[in-house]
Amino acid sequence: MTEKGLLIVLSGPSGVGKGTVRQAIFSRGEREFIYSISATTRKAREGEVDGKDYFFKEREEFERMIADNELLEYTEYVGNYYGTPIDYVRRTLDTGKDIFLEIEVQGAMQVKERMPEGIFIFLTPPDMTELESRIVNRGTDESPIIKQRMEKAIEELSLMRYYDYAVENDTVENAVQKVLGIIQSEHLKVSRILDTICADERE
Ligand SMILES: Nc1nc2c(ncn2[C@@H]2O[C@H](COP(=O)(O)OP(=O)(O)O)[C@@H](O)[C@H]2O)c(=O)[nH]1
Ligand SMILES: Nc1ncnc2c1ncn2[C@@H]1O[C@H](COP(=O)(O)OP(=O)(O)O)[C@@H](O)[C@H]1O
Repeated sequence: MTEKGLLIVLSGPSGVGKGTVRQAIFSRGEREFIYSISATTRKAREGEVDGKDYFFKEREEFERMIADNELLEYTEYVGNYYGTPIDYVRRTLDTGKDIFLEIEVQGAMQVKERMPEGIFIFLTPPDMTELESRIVNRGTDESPIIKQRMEKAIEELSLMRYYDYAVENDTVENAVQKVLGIIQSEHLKVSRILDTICADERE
């Protein structure tokens, strides 16, 4: 029996380091992961590439995708739509590869409803002062947006209990090791279950 890929959801407040940790995991090359590229109506930041970081959409186009059921989940976050194209997720899982979704909590809860077999990981900051300084130092957001993102962070942290795992991003290396450890042990669980099913079928 071929093992289906794992759906891995990584959430956490803006600026906690999701992108940084994910990129470090991908470049480690220990497993092959596929990144689920989201659609968004947010404007591209300097250096972001359409079709690589996000699919950048106008609002009308995004609303058409919602109407046509093209999204596994979507949400409005600080004034913009964000959503996960469903087709790519399904096709990746069918090929046996793991897919990585880096999404906020409301969307993650929708995924949990539809795909409860997913692995839900929440990345936490060491503290709120460190979180704010990471957003400020990143230098991509104006101060009213930073304030909104910090308010949103408090709301998001209160939903952490719905996740399977919480991982502190104190250093990138520690966070990468912990996330890879979780994925490794989830794969072992699936393999053991498949072994039991195969043994039952042989009897
Ligand atoms: N629900 C949902 N959230 C998303 C999606 N793509 C990105 N996000 C989240 O939307 C939030 C804002 O993303 P972004 O504007 O890129 O800011 P950043 O994560 O702070 O760099 C972050 O929490 C992302 O993880 C998606 O497809 N669905
Ligand atoms: N463990 C860490 N220690 C210190 N700075 C970090 C750490 N992880 C990420 N950062 C920095 O914090 C900022 C926000 O990280 P980013 O990956 O963009 O966060 P997110 O994707 O969660 O919004 C970036 O400038 C990044 O270099």
